[in-house]
Amino acid sequence: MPYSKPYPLLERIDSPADLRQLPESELAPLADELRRFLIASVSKTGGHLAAGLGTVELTLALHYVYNTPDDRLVWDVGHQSYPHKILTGRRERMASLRQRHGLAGFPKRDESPYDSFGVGHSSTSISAATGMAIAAAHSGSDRRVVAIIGDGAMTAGQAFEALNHAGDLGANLLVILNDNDMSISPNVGALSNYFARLLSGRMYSSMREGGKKVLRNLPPVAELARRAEEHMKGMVVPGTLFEEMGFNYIGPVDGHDVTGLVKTLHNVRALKGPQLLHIVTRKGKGYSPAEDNPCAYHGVGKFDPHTGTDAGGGKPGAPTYTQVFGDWLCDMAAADPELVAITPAMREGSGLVEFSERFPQRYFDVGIAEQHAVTLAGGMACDGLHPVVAIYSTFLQRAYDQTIHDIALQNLPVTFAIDRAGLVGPDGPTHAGAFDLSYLRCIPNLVVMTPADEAECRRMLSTAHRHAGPAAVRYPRGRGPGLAVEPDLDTLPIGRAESRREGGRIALLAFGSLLAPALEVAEQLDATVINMRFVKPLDEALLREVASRHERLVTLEENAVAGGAGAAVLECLQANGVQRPLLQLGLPDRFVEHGTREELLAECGLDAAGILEAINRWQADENCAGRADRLVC
Ligand SMILES: Cc1ncc(C[n+]2csc(CCOP(=O)(O)OP(=O)(O)O)c2C)c(N)n1
Ligand SMILES: CC(=O)[C@@H](O)[C@H](O)COP(=O)(O)O
Ligand SMILES: [Mg+2]
Repeated sequence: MPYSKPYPLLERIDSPADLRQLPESELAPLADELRRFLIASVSKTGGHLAAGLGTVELTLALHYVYNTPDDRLVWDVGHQSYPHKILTGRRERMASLRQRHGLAGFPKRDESPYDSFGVGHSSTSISAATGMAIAAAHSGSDRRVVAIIGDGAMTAGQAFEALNHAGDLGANLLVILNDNDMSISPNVGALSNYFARLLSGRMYSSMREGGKKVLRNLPPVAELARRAEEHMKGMVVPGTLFEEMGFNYIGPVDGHDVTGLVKTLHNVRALKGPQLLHIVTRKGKGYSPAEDNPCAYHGVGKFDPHTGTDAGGGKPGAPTYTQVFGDWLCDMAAADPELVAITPAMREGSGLVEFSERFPQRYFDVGIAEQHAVTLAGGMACDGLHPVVAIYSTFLQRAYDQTIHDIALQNLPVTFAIDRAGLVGPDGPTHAGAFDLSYLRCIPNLVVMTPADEAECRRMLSTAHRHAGPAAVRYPRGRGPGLAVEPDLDTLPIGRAESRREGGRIALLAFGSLLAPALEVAEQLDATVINMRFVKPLDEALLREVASRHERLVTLEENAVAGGAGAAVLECLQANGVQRPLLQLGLPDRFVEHGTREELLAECGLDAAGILEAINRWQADENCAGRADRLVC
């Protein structure tokens, strides 16, 4: 298949209005072109591929039938929205996808009027769409609202909170359940089994008939009679899960039959009240490497579209922090039979593949359910297990109350292995782990650690695991400085920082990933460098001692300055009556957009050059005046 021009039909589509000019007979060939374009484009930029391949026909049908952008399409997660971007005037800009100043990898309201809701985290679509449906009703508008949610995203509590509300409200809303039987890895849970039953043999065909029935725009009496009949069939007709929540269940239908979808959507668009259309798709559809391995093609780097092989020349070298964690987990599990590991649907990303294979009885993928993951760990810890919650910093935000109320308040020994802390790069602000130090350090009982290298990461994980209360280790996306990791399971003394360089008038207090540039900068400034290691508890004694020997202090962290580790140092000095000029370097008080991690760190002044410049500027300023978000005197 040629993954390049010509795209004779696609090149005529600069907006959905152009699409709507086409006869229905041209939609299937257009789907082929769109799919080819998508593969060619992502092969050059990297990004989320398999999910988008599965939504090509759906996206065409939606823009064909609905009056977008006035009608609202709300994509869940948004990783499947590339076909939508291509059809809504952004085809040429796909070459800039996820690059600095380029197109975002997710729908973004300020990028296009067709992106009706900003997204990146999952399971928000039904809530947002319900809100829009309420707003439409409020203004007397006839606008239609459609939420498109995957079977993986449907496992999260928020999706059910929204169904529960929208169904009761009778909101004018269509929810499309895009069921491909996959999350990033194979989907899990009773709901996933339920969807599988819905699709199985006899049920599928009987539901197809049922779907046709629903497509008739029934008068209220007939509708009531139909519901009563369905209710009586409730023990055997699985569609009633949604029916009982107040939704009209339609389907399952083939999500790759574009003309069939157009017909169905035309009918559904005419219906009022909460509708749920269940479509069946294949993740990676139409590209055999992705169909064969949808997990690997969920998110990809650059690749050769003809062979599907890595075109970026996967850089060998030091392990990533994720791998350091995965190795530690297996080693600690071998030593501790009570260790259990929990992931909210991020087995691959969190480094749990080997653990899941070696210790299947102690491995728990709970689906996209961060809140449940954390409270589950609490319950396990109550009764003698030693849980490790492997979670991305940005997704732990979802489980904040659980972290406080279910873990810390009860001082339960749960280890939080927090990956993707700090800037993550191409996924942008939705996925940046910019806030965990701020939101964790204020929680009593919680130990918070920031490893500066791979070896320290392993030690800190062991420290957390052996600690009698809750403890978190937060580490960045990708590789560290490349330190050799010893196979031991040794621990570190809690709350003890270490001096890494003795210098003159200025001391750099570095947290985690910023130790490396701090050491570089220190050579030029002849500065003392402290590897702070612990954000909580801080090494107060060392801080007092360092402050007494230096004229100026600088804190460095890959976290928001607001409320972060530097703020903890400031509070500590103040509480001890120590007054020293203090420069706080960290992430600014704005959302940092997408780009490579290196570009973004430089943009925020957190590479060695930026740090040096900020310190020199600060030192040159007699009054210690400067940017309020970075400087405290
Ligand atoms: C709150 C949250 N947790 C985890 C993720 C990571 N994540 C992104 S896509 C995805 C799987 C989604 O599966 P599904 O909704 O079925 O979409 P598919 O990729 O199968 O089309 C996961 C776990 C996320 N984006 N948001
Ligand atoms: C869409 C989503 O939430 C995930 O696919 C995420 O993009 C994974 O990020 P990593 O590539 O850092 O694992
Ligand atoms: Mg899915």
